[in-house]
Amino acid sequence: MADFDVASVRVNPVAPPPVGADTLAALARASASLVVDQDEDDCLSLPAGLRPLGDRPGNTFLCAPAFTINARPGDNVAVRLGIERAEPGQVLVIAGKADRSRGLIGEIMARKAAARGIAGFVIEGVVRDGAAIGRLDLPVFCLGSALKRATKHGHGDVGYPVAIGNEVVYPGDVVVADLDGTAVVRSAGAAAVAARIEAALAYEADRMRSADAGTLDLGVGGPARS
Ligand SMILES: O=C([O-])CC(=O)C(=O)O
Ligand SMILES: [Mg+2]
Repeated sequence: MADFDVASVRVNPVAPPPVGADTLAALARASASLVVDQDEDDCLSLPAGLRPLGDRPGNTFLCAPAFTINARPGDNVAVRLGIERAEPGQVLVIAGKADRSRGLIGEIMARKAAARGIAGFVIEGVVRDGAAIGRLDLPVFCLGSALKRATKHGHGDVGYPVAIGNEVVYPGDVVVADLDGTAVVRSAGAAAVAARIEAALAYEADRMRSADAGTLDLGVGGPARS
């Protein structure tokens, strides 16, 4: 790290609010779309286009608390610092202004993160070595791949709220990402959302049994159902 101007990166010394293991386990049973159904204030949807690398089943779903990084677009000094500072089990959520010119992580950085027990990445930007990263045991949701490596000029923020598209992700918010998209649950509302998820899963299972049985119940004259 000595070669990089890490002093140019602002690091938040305050740890994010914790989210209980039971809450995380309940959210991990939901799909991203079921999560955003639950609450408009506490559950948000990140912009479309964040896709998992590779098709290993374990890499196409991610549920973990966010460790946020605001990267200077196309530069990965803040990302490198974030990989060192994040706690095992957190997902690195990187705001990169949707820059697609340079990969913010590559296979080596991804391997370092996996070795540290990082749960995965959500990158509003691109990677390099994307095919190799997709073969690791590490979910990485991003906008695609580029050939050029990131610059190492520095600047950026680690552990502060980040803006991705029109949304803001706070440290400790819970990410639920799958093939449909990336949802984020506010940490303060996560337990209540998790309780609603339990009920929603039971309701959906009932609706699916009914759908599989061919029941025609379009809700005409009754409550709207899907
Ligand atoms: O060096 C970089 O910036 C990214 C890279 O290719 C790697 O981590 O393998
Ligand atoms: Mg590389």
